[in-house]
Amino acid sequence: MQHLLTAGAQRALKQAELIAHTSAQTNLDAIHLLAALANEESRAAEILLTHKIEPVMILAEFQLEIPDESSSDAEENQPLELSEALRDYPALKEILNSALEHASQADVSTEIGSEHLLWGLLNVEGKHTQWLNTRGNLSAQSLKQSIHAQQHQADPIDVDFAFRTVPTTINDQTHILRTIDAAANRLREGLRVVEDYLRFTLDDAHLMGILKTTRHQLADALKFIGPESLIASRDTLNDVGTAISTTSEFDRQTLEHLLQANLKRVQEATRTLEEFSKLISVEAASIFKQMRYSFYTLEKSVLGCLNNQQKLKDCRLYLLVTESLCHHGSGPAIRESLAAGVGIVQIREKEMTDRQLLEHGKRAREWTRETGAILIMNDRPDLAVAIDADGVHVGQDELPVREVRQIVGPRHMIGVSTHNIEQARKAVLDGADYLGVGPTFPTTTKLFEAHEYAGLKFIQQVAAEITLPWFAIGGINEDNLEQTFQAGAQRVAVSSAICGHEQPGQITKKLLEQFPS
Ligand SMILES: Cc1ncc(COP(=O)(O)OP(=O)(O)O)c(N)n1
Ligand SMILES: Cc1nc(C(=O)O)sc1CCOP(=O)(O)O
Ligand SMILES: [Mg+2]
Repeated sequence: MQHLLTAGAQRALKQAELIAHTSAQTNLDAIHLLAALANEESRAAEILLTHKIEPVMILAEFQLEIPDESSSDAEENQPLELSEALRDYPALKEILNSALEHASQADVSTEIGSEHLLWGLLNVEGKHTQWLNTRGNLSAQSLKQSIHAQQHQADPIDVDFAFRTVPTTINDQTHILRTIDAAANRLREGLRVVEDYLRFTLDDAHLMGILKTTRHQLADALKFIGPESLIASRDTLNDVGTAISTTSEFDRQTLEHLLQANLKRVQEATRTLEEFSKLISVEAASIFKQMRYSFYTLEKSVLGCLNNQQKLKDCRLYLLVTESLCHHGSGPAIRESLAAGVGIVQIREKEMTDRQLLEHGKRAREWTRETGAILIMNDRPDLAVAIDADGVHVGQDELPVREVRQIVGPRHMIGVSTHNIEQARKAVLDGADYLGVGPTFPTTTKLFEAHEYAGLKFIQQVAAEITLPWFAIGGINEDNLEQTFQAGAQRVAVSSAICGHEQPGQITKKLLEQFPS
């Protein structure tokens, strides 16, 4: 019996190969296929989106790049048989066989589609399975339910194996293409403004990279529509819209206002593209939908950078306080360092009972209020709320930002510890308000294996691409502070350097004097 792959599934396989190649990862494997499915395909991508997994997250997590050339030129109408796919992509054999198994279980005989490939991916153990599970709560079982739910929905965007042909008239086609052409131009223009802002004002290489990915997506989506027919249907002279300009179009009071207006513009343009493309190409519509989600994430990340830069503008020295490390108890350490100019304090207690933490936290809250400093509770979102702290700090093994946000609400800050550049990029997209970046130097405050020291190299990497406020941490003291600044840090977090000092106020002053003005 013949088992054919849908056009969408074929494109994903080709795209996976290109991604592996572009990312300089010679061996094709499951993560490349996952990135391709998220980036290219309608059905699998739709499912991933319902689990809040966007292509940019996969690229950031697994350090992948989307190739400039697209696989969408693949001979779309040439059916590909499973045996040929197994021959062409031997590294994905297990996934393909598992995909077949799932496709064969359908009520009616069906081709192997992108959603079956996703099922195959989830059935083959690897770092992607664990990531999909923790990041999107997506497992083989939950996918089975999603596919089942989709098969019983009428929304045509979810169908990638039956290309939808809508009987529009030639006239309708022209109107649709004109609209798409105009929206694509609006999108490009808006993107350019946002890109220039990210480049010249925010100077954020990471977020610029995400914008670049959306440019590739736009090019890919338009290939499904046909760039020549778009140009052919353009009629600028008779476009009434070109003569209309609203006063709000010229009303830009600040750079941030300008940025927000253009972020909105790209979101609106993508929505138009998504809606009108549904009448022509489900693939294009699906890519536009993914782009729209990426713009929401980007907007949130850019605005998060700006807001938090503002909130933390006077917080360059961060003190982590642990009672057992303090010479004269944590009270004097907190009060003296606050008086000497510390702008942000973290309660980091591992031994206290909840009751003790609550009392201790409330006292620290009063002291920090007196000097206008920020108070953060380590590890415990619930106690952060209970003591009315300004935020909570979580590590890589603790609750993810999304879950913490559900507990603390929108007004509390969430700090995230990061130990490599992928974690830092991800934390930015997840919506962290600031990052801890380390460990930089050997420390006895927390146990790390030798290989876990990220060192000054990590500081340099973060300095080169991340503008969300971040604090270098780990073994920083008056002797190596200068080196830390040289590597690009602007903010620093310390514990033993202040807590373990006989005169916490004096050492705080000494450290602050070393900060570049
Ligand atoms: C500012 C800052 N950065 C990093 C950490 C470390 O957090 P985590 O990895 O969760 O370790 P613990 O501090 O909980 O032992 C931090 N607390 N603060
Ligand atoms: C708690 C902690 N987290 C780190 C990280 O890299 O995530 S380093 C660290 C210890 C910070 O204390 P000190 O200034 O005494 O070295
Ligand atoms: Mg922690």
